Amino acid sequence: MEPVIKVESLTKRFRDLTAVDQVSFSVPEGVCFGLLGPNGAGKTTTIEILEGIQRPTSGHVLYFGRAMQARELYQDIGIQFQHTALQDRLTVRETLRLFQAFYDHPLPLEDLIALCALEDIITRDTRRLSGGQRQRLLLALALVNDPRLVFMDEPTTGLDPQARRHFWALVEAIRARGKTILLTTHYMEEAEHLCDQIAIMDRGRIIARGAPEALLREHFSGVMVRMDDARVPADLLARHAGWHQDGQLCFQTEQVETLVTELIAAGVSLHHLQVQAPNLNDLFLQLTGNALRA
Ligand SMILES: Nc1ncnc2c1ncn2[C@@H]1O[C@H](COP(=O)(O)OP(=O)(O)OP(=O)(O)O)[C@@H](O)[C@H]1O
Repeated sequence: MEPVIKVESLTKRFRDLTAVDQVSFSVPEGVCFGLLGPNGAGKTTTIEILEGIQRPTSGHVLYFGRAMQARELYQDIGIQFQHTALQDRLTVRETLRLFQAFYDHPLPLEDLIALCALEDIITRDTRRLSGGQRQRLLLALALVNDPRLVFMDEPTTGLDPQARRHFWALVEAIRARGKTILLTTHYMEEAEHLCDQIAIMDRGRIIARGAPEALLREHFSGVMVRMDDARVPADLLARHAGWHQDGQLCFQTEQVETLVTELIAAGVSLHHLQVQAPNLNDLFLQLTGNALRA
């Protein structure tokens, strides 16, 4: 089956800055695909080229197996922008109705309300929405034309953890309806939670691509052990390849029992010791030497 999006050697230059550098990937139907990376990595520029908002300096994008002009493309896609100016003095219901009027076959209002959990705020003036409520409305606007492909640019940036989790549940429900989703995020938890496949971007380039669990399996064995920075005998540190990072002592090991036994024998305090599975932040750190959130 043709991928929903196929991106080939996409490059975007702004004067002497290469914001997107030879980026290639494809997104199969029904998948939630994430572009993950720190601020300035090139995620927004990439997604805006795919949305037909920016033109690439070079490279190609195929949708459903063919090149498409913006007008034709907009029948099949929905976009949740990072920032959207809403018409003043309209309620949530009036705003949905306004957007419905742009399409020949919009989704029924009741479906949009149920899909995006808008029941409680349907009569509210859009200027009075909280951050999470506003994002739910923007998601509903992206779904008005019942698109096959939905773009979301950093949809949960600035939301509190509860609103973020609520939004994740809506995204999962939309994917369960067979939609293909392409989102950008700089939250590794979001990518791990929502995305079937990810491309990790840094400085305009894709530095890793695949299913989050598969990528982690490929790059790590064992677990991460972190503890308060402490004086550890040099031979123990070397034997277990430990390193100091952000005021902590870290190990990646398949022999956690041996490590802990040796630390205790060396009289090292195990205060705040944590044993965790490696995550995408660890992967980004390993690939670039920088933390994802830096
Ligand atoms: N219109 C523009 N003119 C000049 N430089 C730009 C323009 N748009 C983006 N850039 C630069 O391109 C690089 C990539 O920006 P982009 O917004 O795509 O990154 P991002 O990964 O989406 O970051 P963020 O999470 O902060 O939105 C940055 O260095 C940015 O300053």
